[in-house]
Order: sequence, then structure tokens, then C-alpha cells
Amino acid sequence: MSTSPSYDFIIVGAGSAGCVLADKLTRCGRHKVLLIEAGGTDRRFWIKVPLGYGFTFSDPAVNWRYDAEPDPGLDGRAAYWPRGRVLGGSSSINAMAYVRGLPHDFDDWDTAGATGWGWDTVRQTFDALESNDEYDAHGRWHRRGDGPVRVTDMRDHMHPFTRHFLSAAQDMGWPAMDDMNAAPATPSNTPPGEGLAHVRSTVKNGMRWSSADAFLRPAKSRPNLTIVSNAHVENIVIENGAATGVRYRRGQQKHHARAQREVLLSAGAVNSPQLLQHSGIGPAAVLQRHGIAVHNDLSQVGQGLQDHLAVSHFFWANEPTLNAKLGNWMGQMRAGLTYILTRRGPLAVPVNQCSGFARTAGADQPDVQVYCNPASYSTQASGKPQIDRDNGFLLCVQPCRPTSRGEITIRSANPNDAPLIHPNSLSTPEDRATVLRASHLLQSLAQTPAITRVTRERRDPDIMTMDDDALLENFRTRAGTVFHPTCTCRMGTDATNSVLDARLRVHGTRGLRVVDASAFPNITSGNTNAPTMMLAARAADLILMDQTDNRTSP
Ligand SMILES: Cc1cc2nc3c(=O)[nH]c(=O)nc-3n(C[C@H](O)[C@H](O)[C@H](O)COP(=O)(O)OP(=O)(O)OC[C@H]3O[C@@H](n4cnc5c(N)ncnc54)[C@H](O)[C@@H]3O)c2cc1C
Repeated sequence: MSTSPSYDFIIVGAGSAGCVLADKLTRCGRHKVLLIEAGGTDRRFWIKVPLGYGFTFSDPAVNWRYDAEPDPGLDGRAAYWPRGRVLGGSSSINAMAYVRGLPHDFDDWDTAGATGWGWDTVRQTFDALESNDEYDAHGRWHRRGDGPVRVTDMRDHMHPFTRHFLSAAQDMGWPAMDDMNAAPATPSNTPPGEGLAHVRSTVKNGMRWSSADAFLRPAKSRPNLTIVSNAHVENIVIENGAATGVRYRRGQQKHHARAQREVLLSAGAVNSPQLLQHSGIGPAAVLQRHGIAVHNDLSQVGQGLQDHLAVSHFFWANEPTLNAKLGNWMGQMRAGLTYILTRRGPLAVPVNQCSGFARTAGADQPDVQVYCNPASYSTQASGKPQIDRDNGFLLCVQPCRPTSRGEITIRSANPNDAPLIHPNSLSTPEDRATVLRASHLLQSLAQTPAITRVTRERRDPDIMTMDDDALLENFRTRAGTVFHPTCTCRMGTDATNSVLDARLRVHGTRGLRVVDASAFPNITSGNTNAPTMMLAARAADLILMDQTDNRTSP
């Protein structure tokens, strides 16, 4: 075992959150920071190409490729859970949709004990993080904001078929929307975020703009930042109730790095609770079962898991969709060449083209995220995408705020063993009711004049033929995760209902915080990358503030 020099802060995981921390904590030059990442370089063709998503989705070189346990709520199916294992983490393999979430999501964080994380505060952090390339009110292309996260309105590059989705939204009575992240014009009877829009994406000049691009690249050359990649942290070192460092393995070599101030876990919603448990912080019964010494009997570590589930329905179209361009060998060659020569064309646009939030019958707030894509495809057994030759499109619904909560626990005392993921989907009556309302909404959308005009045939299983029993069964047998696990080390008021306090400090262990999607008290309504980066940016401010206040322990 080699001992490396000591650092002020050690960050575990260079994902969406870890890259933000690395940048913000090294900026002032006063703190020496070590960033340890299990994966390697993100300089890979299919990471940079927006439509390369389909290839990194199952590539073991950049992906942890987890499998959840059989889930009773999903008809006993065991879902595939991709997670990024590469610089940039899941922001290097995700679908790049940039969605802040809805104001009430964050107000609910505040209510759950994450005091100070309400919408009025966090929106300022979002504003500071972003620069939006978009059209202004006069139709001129401009950049709004000067933050490091580049968010691009890609409507000009999207398939013309998307206009039918926006017409269908009008048929549904949903407000026309330019930007899913914008507040509605006031006065307005519309809840924030309601409506359908072209998706805004973390793409810059036709290439993915991950958290590593936004935050790590500018920080990399600072002398006070050390980045160690291809290194797996096996546990946090706890001495006298405080985190003092980490043990990690790089190849065959074991290392011990010391932290003078704090260890910051940003290993993501699957691996952060796993690492805590391997370090003796978690439910005592689980740790003892695997012979791990208990440093801190913290019952909620790994509990509270929330994720989004979505169901897609496919339709054959009577006019060209993306399938006409990408569903054959010649088209793929042409798209590849166009991309290499111009950074444009179908490969430059992420997979999700239109999305928005809608209210199901009786809901006060938008409670379903809708996705409409001008393409139809399937996933092969190998995990590779297979785009249909014929013209097709898909409509998809995803309940925004499930109430079911699952758990993540270690499988054994071996840190190399994947953890057990129990999503516990659809385990509450509320979630089953929302699935039905969401499915009815999808039936209505499929019947709008705008969609029926372009539908040649509804593909099997045909949602229009389903009654409530069939709709629920359809969801159980066909819905899949959209890869948004959160809340497994959530913030709250105390150790009975949470893992972290509102400054992201682990209850009962000094010098240790968790800063990633696992810290969400509840899942946000939309895609989780933007709120994770926001959380890390605010966390960095709190961490720096606590150093000056000397307030590192709860
Ligand atoms: C396929 C896919 C598609 C998605 N699409 C979207 C989308 O379009 N829009 C959106 O907003 N969100 C999307 N998401 C979700 C979003 O990307 C995540 O919520 C977000 O990236 C989570 O950030 P994080 O920092 O919590 O974790 P991550 O970004 O996953 O970072 C965790 C990092 O820690 C590293 N790590 C873990 N364990 C260890 C260890 N023991 N030692 C060292 N390093 C370790 C990992 O390798 C990883 O780099 C998607 C996710 C996936 C997987």
C-alpha cells in the first residue's frame, strides 16, 4: 500500500457533480484537491457525437452496466441500469436533455429538511451555471448568460416531423412553449413548465458538452488539482468518528490518500451509498451481515431510492421521419460523412427531440413528462440500438414524481461486487393511479388530429385498445427506467429520516459529505443532470463557506 501526499479535499467520482466540485474548490487556489475517478478518458468519438448515446449505452469501457434485481412492480423484470464510468460520469453517456425541473420539486426539498434549497434560491444557481444559445424574442440568435454549462436550442437541426408534435400539443390545449426551463409569462394560469417544446441540450457546436467539458477541462491545469483516473475507491478511512481519507486501487496497486479537511463523495446514486456501507456507515444489520465493522449505524444509507419510469408507444408514419435518414446503410454513411465534415446532420442531435410537462386529469401541477421522437427503434440483445427501416415515431409518458422508494445495499464485503438495486417500482397506490392517468394522456395524444393525420398504423401493442387493467399491465411489462436514480443518501432533518443535513454533511461522521444525485430529498420532475450540477455548485459554496466559518462538523 502506497501513501500519497495529503490533500485538503478528496473528491470521489468525476461525474456530473464531482467535476463541478473540482472546479469550484480549486478556483481560489487555496485548497489542494484530489479527484479520484474509477473510469478513464472521455476523449472518445461516440462520447462526443450526440447520437453516439446508443453506443456508449452498453459499452463496458465507459459504463458500469448495472442490473437491478427482479422488480415485482415491473412484472419481475430485472432492468438494465447504465451509469457512466468515465471522466464526466453519466454526463458523458447521457442523452443530454437539459431540464431544471419544476419549482415545487425544490420547494419540496426545503420542506423535507433541506432548508435553503427552495426554488427561489436554486434558480439563481441555475442562472449562474448556464449559458443558453437560443433565439431571442425578435427571432435573433443570441447567447443568454455566461455560465460554463452550454445549453443549446437545437430546433433548427431537428427533424421537420417534430412540427406535428407541437401541433398535437396545441390540439391537447397545452401552452406553446419555447423552453421547458423558462418561467411562464406573467400573468399566467399555466403552472411553470407546462407545455411541449423542442428539447434544449448540453451540446456545443454539434458535440456533447458534459460536466467534464464545462468544469474539469478549465480546472485541469491548476497546480492545486490532482486527477487520478482508472482508480477505484474501495472505502473511506474513518478515525475517531471522522473521515480522514480514502483507500483506492489503481491496477494492482493499493493507495491511501489523506484528507486534511473533508472527503466528498460524488460517486452517484448507486455508488455513494455502496461506498458508505463498505466504509462502515449504514444500517448496522446490513453491515454486520457482511462482517463490516460499524462506524456509524445510519439506517437511511441506501434507502429512499427514487427513479423515473417511462413507457413508449411506436407508430408507423405516412411521411418521412428520421428513419428515412438513419434506417439504412447508405443514409448512415451520409449522416456519418456530414457529421465529420460539418458537425451537423442527424448525428449532431440528441435522441430526444420534443418534450414537456403536462397535467393529467385533476392534477394542479404538471405530473407527467412527455417525450415525442421522430424515429422508431429497438434495442438489440447486445444493447446496441437498431433503427427501423420504415418511417416511424414514438410517443412516451413518464410520471414525474413517483412516491415509491427502493433501496441499494451491498451484495458482499467485496467493493468490486455490484450492489443490489431494488427499485421497488409502483409499490404505492398513488404511483399506480398516476400510471393510469399518464396512459390515458398518451391515448389522448395519439388521437389528436395532428398525430392521426401522420399515423399510417399504430404498432403493437396498440395503446388505444387497452382498458385500465391492460394499461397498468402494459406499463408493468414494458415500462423502463430513464436512468434517473436519486435520493439514496438524501438530505433531511435528522438520522431517522435521512443521511445528510441541509449542508450535505453525513449525520454522525465528521469531515464527510455526499454531493451528487443521491442527496436529493425527492426526485425532481424531469431529467436529473441539471439539478445534480446545480446541487454540486451550491454544495461547493457551502463547503467553502464552512471552511472560513470553521463549521465542518455537524
Ligand atoms: C443512459 C443515461 C441517460 C441519461 N439521460 C439524461 C438526460 O438526457 N438528461 C439528464 O438530465 N439526465 C440524464 N441522465 C441522468 C444524469 O446523467 C444523472 O442524473 C447525473 O449524471 C448524475 O450525476 P452524479 O454526479 O450523481 O453521478 P455520475 O455522473 O454517474 O458520476 C459518478 C462518478 O463516480 C464514479 N465512481 C463511482 N464509484 C466510484 C468509486 N468507487 N471510485 C471512484 N470513482 C467512482 C463513476 O465512475 C462516475 O464517473 C441519464 C443517465 C444515463 C445513465
